[in-house]
Amino acid sequence: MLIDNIKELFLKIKKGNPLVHHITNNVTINDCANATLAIGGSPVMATSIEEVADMVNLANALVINFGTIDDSTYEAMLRAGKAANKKGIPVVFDPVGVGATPFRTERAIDFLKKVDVSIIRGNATEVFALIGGKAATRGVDAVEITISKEELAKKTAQQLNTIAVISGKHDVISNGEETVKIGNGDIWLTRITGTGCMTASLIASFAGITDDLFSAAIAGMSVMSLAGERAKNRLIDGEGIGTYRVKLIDEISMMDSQIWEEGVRFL
Ligand SMILES: Nc1ncnc2c1ncn2[C@@H]1O[C@H](COP(=O)(O)OP(=O)(O)OP(=O)(O)O)[C@@H](O)[C@H]1O
Ligand SMILES: Cc1ncsc1CCO
Ligand SMILES: [Mg+2]
Repeated sequence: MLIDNIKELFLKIKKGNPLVHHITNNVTINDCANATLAIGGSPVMATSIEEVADMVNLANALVINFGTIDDSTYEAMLRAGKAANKKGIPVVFDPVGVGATPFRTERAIDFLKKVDVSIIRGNATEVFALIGGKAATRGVDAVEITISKEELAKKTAQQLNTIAVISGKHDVISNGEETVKIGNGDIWLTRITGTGCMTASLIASFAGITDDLFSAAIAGMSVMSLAGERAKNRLIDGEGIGTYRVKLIDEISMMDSQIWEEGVRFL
């Protein structure tokens, strides 16, 4: 049932061409735009406080990414988030670097109080910090935490009334009742920047064309991990991470229900 629902999303997304508004970081913004296009969505990145609410009114989903947050961007995020809630479109939140500095952690907690977030997508360290955990993070990369990712995903979903997507060696997605684990992926996905950010874009693209947000979260997460594995297999001698980045976008753009069904590994 779940598999059939997700397979349908691949056709629906190409037809629906969801507009995905991003307020995101200035490191991976271009990768996020291309990942959105590759899966069949249309990206738009607008950050001015003056226009974000109007842009949300045109959009099918909103991505909020804390990667290079500052005070003015944060104000824009709050406005956009509230406009999205009012319109009833899904908000996907990527708490990049949360836990590393008090500024990020405080803003993230404030954001979650003021905006209904449909899906949270982060690495385990970031999500752990969101629910009050403490880990010795140095920045945007994941470090060891003290509870399992399955427990963390379920607890986050229940505590924050959301769908939690935690990426890593295995990816875990939970709506608080059901928890799904994905075994795809490749360590090369951590050797280029933005694969987590792009995952949030993929999830939001799927979330923009269905009410079944749990399936959308699983679809977006598994597409990134499977595309990452396939891109790695396509590298030839002498090709490194620059080529890998390009091949990753190729693989996302070629993903369809058949490739996905044959390649996805639920654990
Ligand atoms: N050790 C690993 N082995 C295989 N795949 C991995 C591993 N760690 C992460 N991945 C994959 O990398 C992708 C991005 O997840 P990751 O947890 O690195 O996100 P992130 O830390 O938010 O990344 P970024 O902040 O750079 O955007 C996912 O598809 C995930 O499955
Ligand atoms: C490296 C980096 N720093 C802030 S955002 C970002 C992109 C990946 O999270
Ligand atoms: Mg990240």
